[in-house]
Amino acid sequence: MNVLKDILYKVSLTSTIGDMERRVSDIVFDSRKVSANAAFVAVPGTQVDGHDFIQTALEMGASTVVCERLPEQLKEDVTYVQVVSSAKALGIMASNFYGNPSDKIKVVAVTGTNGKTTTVTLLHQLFVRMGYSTGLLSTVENKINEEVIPSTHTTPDAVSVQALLRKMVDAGCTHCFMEASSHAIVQERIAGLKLAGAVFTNITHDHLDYHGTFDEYIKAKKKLFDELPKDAFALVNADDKRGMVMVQNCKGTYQTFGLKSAADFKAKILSNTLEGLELDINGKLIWFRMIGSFNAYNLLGVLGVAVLLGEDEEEVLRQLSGIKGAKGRFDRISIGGITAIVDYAHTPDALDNVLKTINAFRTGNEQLITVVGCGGNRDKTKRPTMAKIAVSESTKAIFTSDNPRFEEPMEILRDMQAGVGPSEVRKTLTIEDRREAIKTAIMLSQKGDIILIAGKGHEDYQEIKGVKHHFDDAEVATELLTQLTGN
Ligand SMILES: CC(=O)N[C@H]1[C@@H](OP(=O)(O)OP(=O)(O)OC[C@H]2O[C@@H](n3ccc(=O)[nH]c3=O)[C@H](O)[C@@H]2O)O[C@H](CO)[C@@H](O)[C@@H]1O[C@H](C)C(=O)N[C@@H](C)C(=O)N[C@H](CCC(=O)O)C(=O)O
Ligand SMILES: Nc1ncnc2c1ncn2[C@@H]1O[C@H](COP(=O)(O)OP(=O)(O)OP(=O)(O)O)[C@@H](O)[C@H]1O
Ligand SMILES: N[C@H](CCC[C@H](N)C(=O)O)C(=O)O
Ligand SMILES: [Mg+2]
Repeated sequence: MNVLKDILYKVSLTSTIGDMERRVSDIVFDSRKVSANAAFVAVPGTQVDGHDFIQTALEMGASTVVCERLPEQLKEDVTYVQVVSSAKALGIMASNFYGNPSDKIKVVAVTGTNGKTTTVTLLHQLFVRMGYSTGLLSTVENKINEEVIPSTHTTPDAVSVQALLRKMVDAGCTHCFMEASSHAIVQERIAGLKLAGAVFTNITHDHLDYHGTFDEYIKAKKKLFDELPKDAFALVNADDKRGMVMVQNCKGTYQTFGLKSAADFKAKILSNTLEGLELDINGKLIWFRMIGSFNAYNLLGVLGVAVLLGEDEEEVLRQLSGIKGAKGRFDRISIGGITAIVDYAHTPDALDNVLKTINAFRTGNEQLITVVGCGGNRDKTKRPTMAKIAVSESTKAIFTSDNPRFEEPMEILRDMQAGVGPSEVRKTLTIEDRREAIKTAIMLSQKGDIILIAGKGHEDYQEIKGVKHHFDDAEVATELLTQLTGN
């Protein structure tokens, strides 16, 4: 139980009605989850407006309502708190409710279109190896040291962020590495969070369905850096043309990383093979188990964060050298002479990077067959671009379903097909069923060939009309490769 007026510390209030000394049992933004004496925070959403559920929340036992617009009829035994932004209030209230855990742990947030999960996963593994009790909030999983807490979002909702940080502090964690998605930044899921630092990996085409325009998408990411406190650091990719845009209004100090431009953390790629990367960092030659030049950026981001957090550069490089990336990122399965690569590339830039990386390793006439789909109820404009990239960088492309969600799979596939020019259509097949698509890719392959299965990476489900069916690209590829190659 917490006193309401304390929970509202630092929230921008418009007006209050009723008892501010009231004890609050929980902070809830979903009327369906309200329990007795909870504070219900009404947040306007993309589907519905939380203000329409105030009555339901009261019937479920809420004794405090936090909202931007007061209801017409007020109940006597309820406290009403009118705020400027409910979403922002929710984050600040949750932080106060959980005892402001981010004051007691160094939290570093990573944003960017691609590379967030890879960067935070490497950082988490690195800091655990270096002896720190460390937390992780990521697309793949949330973690307190090695304890896994399943993840539902790239960045959890505002209340879960604070509750998870509280658990981390209670478990003795000194650091937490987290992803900050553009959705989360706009929706204020990290309001109330005190950051020790923030990282910008890159920005390319994605999420235009949500942000509307690329400029708005850039603004969403920049907001993370605009709101950094003075004593925090920003670390940005100097080779991305929006890197410096991110820190234009940053109150904290900033540093850069890159392979091409002048940067504080700079590397040169000496070798780039299917076994890993050899980098020259300040004259030191270091080998890493990560594949593809895009991972050199992720490694530099990780190095920069560790050094900015006060770690010794040589020790960091020594430890980092032995670390593997996140699940579902360039996972290789070689059976019967055929190699399948499962990768989470679900944006045009990621797909282009991963295909170019594989192509650079091709030595002879081996085929590269790409199995790829695009998610439903997500940015439609990336579909033809992803299809075009898949076709131009592969011997053959098989278009299939990703997570169709509430869309018709064949309509998504038609959007993809529209990106393929008449001369390249013969290089494509469209097979709606993902398992059949993977099977066909294997049947079309011979020894030495490579199959890229893109888009779902670590996901162990396929979401169709609101139901998540078990589906794991690596599992299916292993099973079918074994069966079809007789190994
Ligand atoms: C588009 C989007 O981001 N939606 C997120 C948002 O929900 P919303 O604004 O649509 O909510 P809504 O359904 O309109 O409801 C508005 C409010 O009314 C409340 N409500 C609703 C119904 C009811 O009966 N009672 C009630 O009180 C809701 O709890 C909510 O507070 O806020 C919710 C709570 O935090 C999120 O769960 C939800 O994520 C949805 C499920 C989602 O799929 N989000 C994806 C796109 C997402 O967030 N992805 C990013 C990663 C993207 C990337 O970088 O690749 C992520 O961070 O995971
Ligand atoms: N620095 C990078 N630049 C470009 N592409 C990258 C980079 N790092 C990884 N990728 C590609 O993007 C895919 C997704 O990487 P990762 O999961 O690290 O990104 P993310 O930003 O966490 O994605 P999400 O927004 O879905 O959480 C990888 O599977 C790989 O193909
Ligand atoms: N965080 C991303 C994940 C996309 C993964 C891809 N498999 C898809 O379903 O589109 C999103 O929610 O847009
Ligand atoms: Mg991620």
